[in-house]
Amino acid sequence: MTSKDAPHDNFTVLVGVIGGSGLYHLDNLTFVEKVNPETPWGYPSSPITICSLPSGSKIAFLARHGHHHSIAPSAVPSRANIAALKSLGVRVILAFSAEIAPGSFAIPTQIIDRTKGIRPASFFEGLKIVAHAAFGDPYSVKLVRWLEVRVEKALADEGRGVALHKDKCIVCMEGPQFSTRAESIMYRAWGGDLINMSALPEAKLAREAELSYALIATATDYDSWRPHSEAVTAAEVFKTLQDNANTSRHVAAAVLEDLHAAALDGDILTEDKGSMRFSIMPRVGEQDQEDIKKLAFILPDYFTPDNVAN
Ligand SMILES: CSC[C@H]1O[C@H](OP(=O)(O)O)[C@H](O)[C@@H]1O
Ligand SMILES: Nc1ncnc2[nH]cnc12
Repeated sequence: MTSKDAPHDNFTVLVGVIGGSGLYHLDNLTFVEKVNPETPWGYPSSPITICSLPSGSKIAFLARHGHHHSIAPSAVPSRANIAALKSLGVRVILAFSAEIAPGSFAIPTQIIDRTKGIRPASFFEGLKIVAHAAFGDPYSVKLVRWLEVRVEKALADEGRGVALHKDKCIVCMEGPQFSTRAESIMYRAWGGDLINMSALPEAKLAREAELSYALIATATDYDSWRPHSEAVTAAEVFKTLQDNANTSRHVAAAVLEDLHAAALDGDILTEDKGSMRFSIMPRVGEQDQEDIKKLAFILPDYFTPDNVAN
């Protein structure tokens, strides 16, 4: 089934969750089945778990680094991940990622790209069809605002005292090594509040696929900008990873039911749906059939093999 013909009812998988470091499953939800859709960009990081919410609505869960964390940030098959979720009918993605200021959660609104150009970052790469997606607001603003209120409530209800930070800027670095102290200080001077290795290209690809996408960053460390503290190590990150993952599962369970209903209603989707219509450069009749076939997988409204919609 393509995303175009997916029926939009309670049984459609409208919401996808991408789990980052430490969050490899949502076993507080009911397991339904595992699926592993092949996309024109290959297979996703791991088979996707379909889970059922108490109402019976379904969501899709994908472990970004694989179920056993065998995929480094630079090697995550982000195009296959986003395309696979879209092919299941997903319209909204809630992503989780591990970051700075241990134990607290943040929903960023901005990104600074410090990846090195080695990750395929566009569905249009290598094709003869050029597109320039708008990315000034890299996360879906409506979805971010919708989430802020609910995540804050879920954290308060959990009672562990986890704070939620809003309107933060996340730096996405290439890795796999952590930053030097000089880089860490520079990122702070640039306005970076959080740092990870996975925010991109996921957010860019979600935008190209017209998916509403927001990130819940779960802080693990202070990186390396504090002059009298140790620079970050993986051991320090692992200390908070388990607690953060438990809180992430609690937050996911608390918001997913309403998120499914909001996606069904469609209001939180309006800024993303249709956003690529005027981003695609060559006009009808000048596009390659093979390219059209590939792009039909993620943008069926604009690309139909042998019959290109305008
Ligand atoms: C395990 S520390 C570095 C690793 O953790 C973060 O992963 P994710 O964002 O997928 O939760 C960070 O981006 C690095 O990939
Ligand atoms: N300090 C850090 N830098 C980059 N990625 C991270 N993931 C978790 N902590 C990180």
